[in-house]
Amino acid sequence: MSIDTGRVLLEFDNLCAHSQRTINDQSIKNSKEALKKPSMPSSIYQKWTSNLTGNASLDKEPSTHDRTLISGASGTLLSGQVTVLTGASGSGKSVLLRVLAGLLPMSSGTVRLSDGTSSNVYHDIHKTAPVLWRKQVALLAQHPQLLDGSVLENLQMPYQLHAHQSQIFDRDWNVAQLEHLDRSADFLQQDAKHLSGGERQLVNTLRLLQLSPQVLLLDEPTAALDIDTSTQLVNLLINWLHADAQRTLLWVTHDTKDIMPLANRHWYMQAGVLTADS
Ligand SMILES: Nc1ncnc2c1ncn2[C@@H]1O[C@H](COP(=O)(O)OP(=O)(O)OP(=O)(O)O)[C@@H](O)[C@H]1O
Repeated sequence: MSIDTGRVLLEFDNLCAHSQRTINDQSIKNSKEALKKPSMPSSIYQKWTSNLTGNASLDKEPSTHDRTLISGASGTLLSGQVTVLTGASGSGKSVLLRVLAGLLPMSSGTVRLSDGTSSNVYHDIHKTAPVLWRKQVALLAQHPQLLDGSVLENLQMPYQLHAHQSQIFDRDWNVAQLEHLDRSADFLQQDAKHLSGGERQLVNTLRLLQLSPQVLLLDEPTAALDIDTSTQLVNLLINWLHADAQRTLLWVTHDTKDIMPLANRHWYMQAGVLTADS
């Protein structure tokens, strides 16, 4: 791995995330408060109590949080760098990406994003409109959702959103990327609902890359791909990274053989605790 030389594009500190309080937790709490009311007739009180308690103890105050998903994670993502994040299934890798993307609330901690200039101005996730945050911190999800229509229509779709109205769809750029993936321009006319899982992932990837976010969070981007296409996509993503100095990749994967030789840093997640290789 090479030495860190990049600028900090995104930093997070002491970040914690918990599973959300469930309806049952809240209803038990409400019920407990209701049970305190002295006007409750005793027979109804007892019947209601036995129905409510079941396995849940009313003596115990339900916690506002079920379970710790991320515990005190801190890190920085540097320009021009690939940070690979590995860890066992269920250890919290996707949760971390979703919190950084502003798609899942954190229970404490901070996340800050560079304003994209060389000045040291950073925007706090809590003080930034979600649509503006997600424009710069984009998540490539594990299971892409495509719209009905052609590949071309799917690629054009983001430009109809308010956040990207000032950007212009570049068909030639997309055709050039498809060539790197061994696909001709005809691919643009294919019906999205007939695409394979791997092809859906390719379309989803191009749909995000063309919007040029500063921070790209990749959740197992090659999981649905054959070996050759996987290698092509890795190369395409690395070329995209290096095409602009103000970009960084955080790459979650179980299959490290393609990307690890190209990684600048390696993070590891275990039961919600994030550690970094020195
Ligand atoms: N919104 C949520 N609310 C409650 N629990 C959640 C939520 N999202 C994920 N979890 C739980 O958090 C834990 C970590 O999930 P996560 O998807 O981050 O795992 P992962 O490390 O990405 O696993 P994999 O490698 O299998 O994709 C899991 O136990 C999951 O059930």
